[in-house]
Amino acid sequence: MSASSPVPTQQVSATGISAQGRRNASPQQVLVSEPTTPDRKGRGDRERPPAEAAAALVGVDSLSRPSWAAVDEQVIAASLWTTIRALPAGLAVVVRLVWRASPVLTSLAALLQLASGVSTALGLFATANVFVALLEQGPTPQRVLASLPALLWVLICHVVRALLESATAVVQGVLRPRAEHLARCDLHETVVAVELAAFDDADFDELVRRGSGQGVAAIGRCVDGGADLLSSLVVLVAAVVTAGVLNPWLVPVLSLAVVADGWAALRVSKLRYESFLETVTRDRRLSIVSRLITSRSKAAELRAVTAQRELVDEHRRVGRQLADEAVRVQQRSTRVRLVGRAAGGVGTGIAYLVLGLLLYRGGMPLALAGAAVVAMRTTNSALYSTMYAVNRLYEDCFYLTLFETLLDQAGQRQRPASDVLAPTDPEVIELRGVSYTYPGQDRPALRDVNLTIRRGEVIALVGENGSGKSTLGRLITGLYLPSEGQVLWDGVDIATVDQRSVHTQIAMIMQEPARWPMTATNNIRIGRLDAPDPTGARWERAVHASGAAEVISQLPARENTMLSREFQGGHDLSGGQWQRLGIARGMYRDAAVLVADEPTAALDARAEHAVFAALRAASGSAGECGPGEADRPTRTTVLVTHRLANVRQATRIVVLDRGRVAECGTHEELMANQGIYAELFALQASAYQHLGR
Ligand SMILES: Nc1ncnc2c1ncn2[C@@H]1O[C@H](COP(=O)(O)OP(=O)(O)OP(=O)(O)O)[C@@H](O)[C@H]1O
Repeated sequence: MSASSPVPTQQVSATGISAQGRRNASPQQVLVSEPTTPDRKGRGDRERPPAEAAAALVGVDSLSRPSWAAVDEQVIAASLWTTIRALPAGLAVVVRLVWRASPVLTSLAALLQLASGVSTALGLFATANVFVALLEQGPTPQRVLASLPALLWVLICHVVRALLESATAVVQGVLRPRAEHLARCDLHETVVAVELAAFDDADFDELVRRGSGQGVAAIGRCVDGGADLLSSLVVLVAAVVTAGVLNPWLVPVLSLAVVADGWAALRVSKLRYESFLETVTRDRRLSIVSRLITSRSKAAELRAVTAQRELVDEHRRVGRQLADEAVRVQQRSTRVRLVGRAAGGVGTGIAYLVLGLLLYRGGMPLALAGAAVVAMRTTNSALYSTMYAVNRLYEDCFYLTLFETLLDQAGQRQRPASDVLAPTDPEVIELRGVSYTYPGQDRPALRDVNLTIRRGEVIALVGENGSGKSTLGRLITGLYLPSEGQVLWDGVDIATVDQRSVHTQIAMIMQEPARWPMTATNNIRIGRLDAPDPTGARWERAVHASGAAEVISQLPARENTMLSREFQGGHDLSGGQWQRLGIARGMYRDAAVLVADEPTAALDARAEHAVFAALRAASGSAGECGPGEADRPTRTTVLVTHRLANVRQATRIVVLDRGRVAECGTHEELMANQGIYAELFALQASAYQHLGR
């Protein structure tokens, strides 16, 4: 449908299609853009109104907030005081990190901050003494001379403070990156151990992105914020003590000036975080759309489907909504700050009024007035710095919760550790009543599957698209755990054993193999980094059996060619060439259980034939990629494929239909059965017969 297709107006609300409309709309209606005249020459972009009335092209407009945001909403809903009380807990996370980074430097940083605060306090006392000496009765030269010792102290305190602050900056400069680095390491350690199924959950996926981005960044800021808070608190205590010694009334009055401004600052932080939660899903859509527009992998198809304009409009539309939201938050923040400033100004005025009254009524000698003003100003600025530090920490602690939530959720999504190891080279793999439902889905992708596979067998999984073949392959190899039922290796439920002991024994050849940004040789060796191949014999066998040798021989630097355009001088491969490397990787892994998921979908006929022959041979007898090294079969092979000509020689063929095992048997048995397999086989065979005529 073109961008100018009419939109059923009753179904389109100001922000897109209404919920009712969306339910009733056909896919074409949902995908339609705003009714504008297409500009084939690419002119007039600026004249086109932003596509505000368009429905979502990428994602949907009514994306619900991620589940982890619910926790943050509770934090937002908590009172200001409750949240401030929670600050120490947030700070504790950061203190633990910096302590782990270096206990010595952490202690040193704390000592330096304290010393710097103390030197400021001493400087303040000395300044007060200078004023006392200057405002005493007596001849001016005498007063000036009397003030010199205090003045010298002021100077010394300033110099010491400057030195201490520089030293603190150096120590903090070391601690901050180390703490961030540790946080990232913790995060990677935890996330890498997460169950594969967790990545099928979009909420978790987003949490990983936010936690590792904004969450980790907040840690660095909290290190600085915590240090600032400590030093400003020391100065504040000193200033308050000085002011309190001069006259106890000055302290509560001074607080008036700052409390209002502090409240405003904290309120603004809350507003900003509320807005972050409000826009989190739209922000995600915006970055996805931006990636689609700018990514290399989509560049060709984007141009071929001529959807550039629609995507740019989509970006403009969502971006505009986010910009509007940012303006709204900014305006509200400005109002709140204005109220805070005004109230703060009134508070400061009252403080000076009280000072005036004290002097007027003789509650304080005039000689102390100068010292009182200095103490008041210092208290004031210390209170502001403390408030500012608390405010920064307050806001950063919100983002810190993203990091903590991620660690927490990632921890929960790991398989419980087990001391039991999976049987080595399983003789029999048995699936008993296995069902599997993907996270967030209502309907199971697989239902009540019962299947027994013996070592040495080549089992072919066939069936229509979406019938559950790949899912079954991942269950057999323990990459997914069944929602119901059991997968047993030699009678041991693999859900109960150490998952690494299962995974080390499996190899997956994927339909779309990973394109590792590595050299060609490492693209294959990553298949088994933990088993040395000193002579390179395993590597040689794998590349020849898979047809990767031919690909490598054509590369500019052969096996040392960098296969990623992200690196300078990097090289890219065709889909089929990448697939050959993926097959080589699976063969190089030399595992007891091999699942090949559409391994030859992108291969030419000759390569396909060779690969299937190699896979069958590798399964039939011992040896890494070829027959003849021993008599006992070493491998169980599961082959997912739509090319039925290649499954004729499989030991057994399992036909899946909408998540259930519909048929199971040899080629001859299934042909005689005249069921789904026979129908599919006849269809494919007839296509070739017609061509042959
Ligand atoms: N990550 C996922 N999240 C939710 N549902 C999924 C996911 N992956 C697959 N499915 C659904 O599970 C069902 C089985 O998918 P599966 O990939 O196993 O099918 P398949 O038989 O391998 O398909 P094909 O032949 O197209 O590769 C399908 O209905 C699919 O939509």
